[in-house]
Amino acid sequence: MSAVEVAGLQVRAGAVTILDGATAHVPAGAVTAVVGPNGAGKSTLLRVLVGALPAAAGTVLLSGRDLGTLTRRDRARELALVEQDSPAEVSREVLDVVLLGRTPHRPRWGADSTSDVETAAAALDRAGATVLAGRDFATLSGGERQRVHLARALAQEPHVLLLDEPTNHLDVAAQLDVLALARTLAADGVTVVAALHDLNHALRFADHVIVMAAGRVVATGSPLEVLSEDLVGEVYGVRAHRVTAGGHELLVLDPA
Ligand SMILES: Nc1ncnc2c1ncn2[C@@H]1O[C@H](COP(=O)(O)OP(=O)(O)OP(=O)(O)O)[C@@H](O)[C@H]1O
Repeated sequence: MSAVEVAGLQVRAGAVTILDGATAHVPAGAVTAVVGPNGAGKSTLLRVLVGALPAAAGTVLLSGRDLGTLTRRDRARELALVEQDSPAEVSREVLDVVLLGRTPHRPRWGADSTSDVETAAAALDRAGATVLAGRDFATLSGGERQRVHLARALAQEPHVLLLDEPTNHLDVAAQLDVLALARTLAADGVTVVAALHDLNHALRFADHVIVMAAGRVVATGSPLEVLSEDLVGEVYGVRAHRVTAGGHELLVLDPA
């Protein structure tokens, strides 16, 4: 199981500071929710973790190893990212899109093995997308694409799975499926990190929460402790009320 330690991450784009010394602990084999207002730096943090974006300063340790010292291929065996609104592949069969997840595991110029195809099929099954296997990816709906991208990341068999708004485009039942899958993966030892806008999803499905605002981590801890009325009110500029319904602690929000 792989814990992630993020220390002092700085990301800049020209004169703009996007991450301003973000520091956080991500526990191994658990679901961590990254929450915070639009523009807080959630996606940027996930993109730095996966190596898609360079940091100007700071370190990311994966089970004590500096991620910056890993090759791209080794990093891809460790971490997979499902981006929000990933670009649509040009006309390509869904199974082939999922098989792209096997790239870091096969010889550089090798063809897909039977075991790669089996792993991809199992990933499609876990993502609830088996019926899409033979479809042209370009013809899928937003929610269907989201599931296929999740399947591709699962086929990568990462130790750390990063999900940027994984419930985006999904209907309410499909949202619960994906969040339940995150919990199952964590129970299997995968370290799951999900940027979430729905604080009630974070309350219900996360073991750990990282709250970001203006490029910094402003609070971390268990969802019930961290997502207090005061903190949510302050960070989002809303009036927050914690209530219990259906056996769950929930947040009801009003404009400030
Ligand atoms: N290349 C860039 N140039 C300038 N600003 C950028 C660049 N890339 C990102 N930003 C800014 O950095 C901030 C953080 O962006 P990021 O996408 O990480 O936020 P987020 O918390 O994921 O937001 P959202 O909830 O809206 O998805 C935003 O204000 C964004 O406009």
